[in-house]
Amino acid sequence: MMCLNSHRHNIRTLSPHIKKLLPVIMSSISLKENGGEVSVTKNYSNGGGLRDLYGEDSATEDHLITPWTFSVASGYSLLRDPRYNKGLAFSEGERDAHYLRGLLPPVVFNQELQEKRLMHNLRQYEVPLHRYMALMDLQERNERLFYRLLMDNVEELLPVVYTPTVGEACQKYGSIFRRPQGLYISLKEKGKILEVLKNWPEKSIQVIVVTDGERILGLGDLGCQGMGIPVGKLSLYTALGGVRPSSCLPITIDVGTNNEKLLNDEFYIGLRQRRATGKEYAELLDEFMRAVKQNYGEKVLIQFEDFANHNAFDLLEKYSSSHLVFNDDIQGTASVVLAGLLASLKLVGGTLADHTFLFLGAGEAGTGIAELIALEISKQTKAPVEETRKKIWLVDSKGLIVSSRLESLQHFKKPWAHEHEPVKGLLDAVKAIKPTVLIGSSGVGKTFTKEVVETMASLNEKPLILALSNPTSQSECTAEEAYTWSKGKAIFASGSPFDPVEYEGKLFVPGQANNAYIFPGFGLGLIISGAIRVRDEMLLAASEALAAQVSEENYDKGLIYPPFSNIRKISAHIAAKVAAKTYDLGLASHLPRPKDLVKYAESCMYSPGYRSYR
Ligand SMILES: NC(=O)C1=CN([C@@H]2O[C@H](COP(=O)(O)OP(=O)(O)OC[C@H]3O[C@@H](n4cnc5c(N)ncnc54)[C@H](OP(=O)(O)O)[C@@H]3O)[C@@H](O)[C@H]2O)C=CC1
Ligand SMILES: CC(=O)C(=O)O
Ligand SMILES: [Mg+2]
Repeated sequence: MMCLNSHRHNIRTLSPHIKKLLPVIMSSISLKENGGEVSVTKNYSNGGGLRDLYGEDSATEDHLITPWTFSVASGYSLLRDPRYNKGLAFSEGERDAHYLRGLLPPVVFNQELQEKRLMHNLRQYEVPLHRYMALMDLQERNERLFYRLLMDNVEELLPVVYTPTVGEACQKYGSIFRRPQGLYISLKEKGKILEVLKNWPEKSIQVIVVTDGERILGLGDLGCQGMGIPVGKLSLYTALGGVRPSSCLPITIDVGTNNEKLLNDEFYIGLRQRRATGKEYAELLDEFMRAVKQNYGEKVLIQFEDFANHNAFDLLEKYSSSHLVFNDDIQGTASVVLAGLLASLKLVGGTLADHTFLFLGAGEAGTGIAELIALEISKQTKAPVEETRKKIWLVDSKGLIVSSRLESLQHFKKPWAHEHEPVKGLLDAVKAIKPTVLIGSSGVGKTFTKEVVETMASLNEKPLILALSNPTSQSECTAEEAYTWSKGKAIFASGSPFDPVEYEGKLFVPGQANNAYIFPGFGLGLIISGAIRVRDEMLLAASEALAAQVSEENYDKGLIYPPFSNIRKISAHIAAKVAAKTYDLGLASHLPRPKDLVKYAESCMYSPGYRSYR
């Protein structure tokens, strides 16, 4: 026996075919397993060269063989493995031990210098989409460096990997597509979804973010190109919530698209057909949900993202008693807005029950938020939720939701059909309802007009105005409009970020009311407690935890959310409160309950510093 070479290979990446062949291969190679990794020593026989182990040489034309390549992870492939690649940061010793000599220029950079260089380069791009593409390339090249950058420069890079730029990226996903970054499950995979899941190289998945691409931000149906959203959300799970990247799985379910522009786009990457609906849709989703549970177990968190509301509410209801599911647009948004409202009481005074709320938009975000506000007021005042809903009003595309419309309303709007005469437009609704809080969740930009904002300011000393719709192009108004039209009276936050505004010599800093504050910490709380189901009480706990993180210094600037620069600490506190509630409700499976949940959450977080390789 002659030992020619010894290399490392990740056993998790071996295809099922090769795993089946392993016993055969084992007769000629020796494998040493170490924490999922396997060292492979290839043994060659004496006398006559390689054996025809797989029958390839002796096979006839009609004899089937498995076409496989045994790619050995040499130094070169280490440089191309984003999880382990460190680029110029490989030490001298590592370059020797891992066959990297000559594959890298002589210099050794540390991660800090690499970060400085990359940030310098990123800032040269004037077009946000080019920054997005550069960051995606980095994620594909050197995962730890990508997360280091995102964590250390979160306020600068969040608008790139997330809203607003991710919206443009999804619109142009077919043109900018380089490497697949998640799993695509289309109607073609019907009956085979479990097999498709097994093709994903990672086995211990803890969070899945899944979309069917039908309501991507406020940009509508982007079909298969919605993949940018699960990819972006999961990168925040890691950067903001500390969930290990290898535990995260982005999925797009492709049932077609009704977007004519995409159907006629030669670069469109999805199925070129109109959306499947009804039984065909329900069956595919059901097969998916079953396969996920079968493959990853009971405790994998499935986050539904950017489904259209005619499916989103039903999916959440259908699977919330059998799976660990969370709808970010309904529940995450509700939790982040409630947190902002709780915090704003310090600035506007009174209790939540003293306020009157008016929404423009009565879909997932609008009715989700409305319900959580009603639940919180009910919790605080002990009044039944049917009563507390009465101070919350919603306007949809047909006008104010009132009892005379009850029959024709979608089921999620019915609880909001209060007694009132019909009102058509938002301005008239503001005049009729006299809200203290105005929330935009319509997905339609420029709908908070000058008259609307002026009326809010004439009715309130400090009107609270939240323009939640994403991306920036769909925002109900800009920060500048909110401050100038209200003559500096408004407390303002928006779904996508706006720069600070100077008005009459004073600097106004707008907050970002985005579910990105909630879902990473919320998900981490579920994971560390081993939660098996999501309950509304956990969302309320997350809201209260986030509101508690707003400091006096933040309030002094008129902010109702803490800055994102502190997000890891904020996420640890949210995770701890969510986990505590999960234990209290008897829904935690991770026992015994850790004593200090904040410390425990922090200790579980992924850190992107490089590891040293032996
Ligand atoms: N900041 C954040 O964290 C989040 C922001 N969002 C944003 O919220 C927006 C809406 O999302 P979502 O609730 O899921 O969407 P939905 O499609 O579920 O709901 C949209 C609602 O807006 C109404 N609407 C549409 N056009 C108008 C109009 N011109 N005037 C009045 N009402 C109108 C619709 O009315 P009808 O029912 O009559 O059609 C519907 O009730 C998106 O832009 C999304 O990006 C969503 C989640 C989180
Ligand atoms: C933020 C978000 O989830 C949305 O706009 O859909
Ligand atoms: Mg969303």
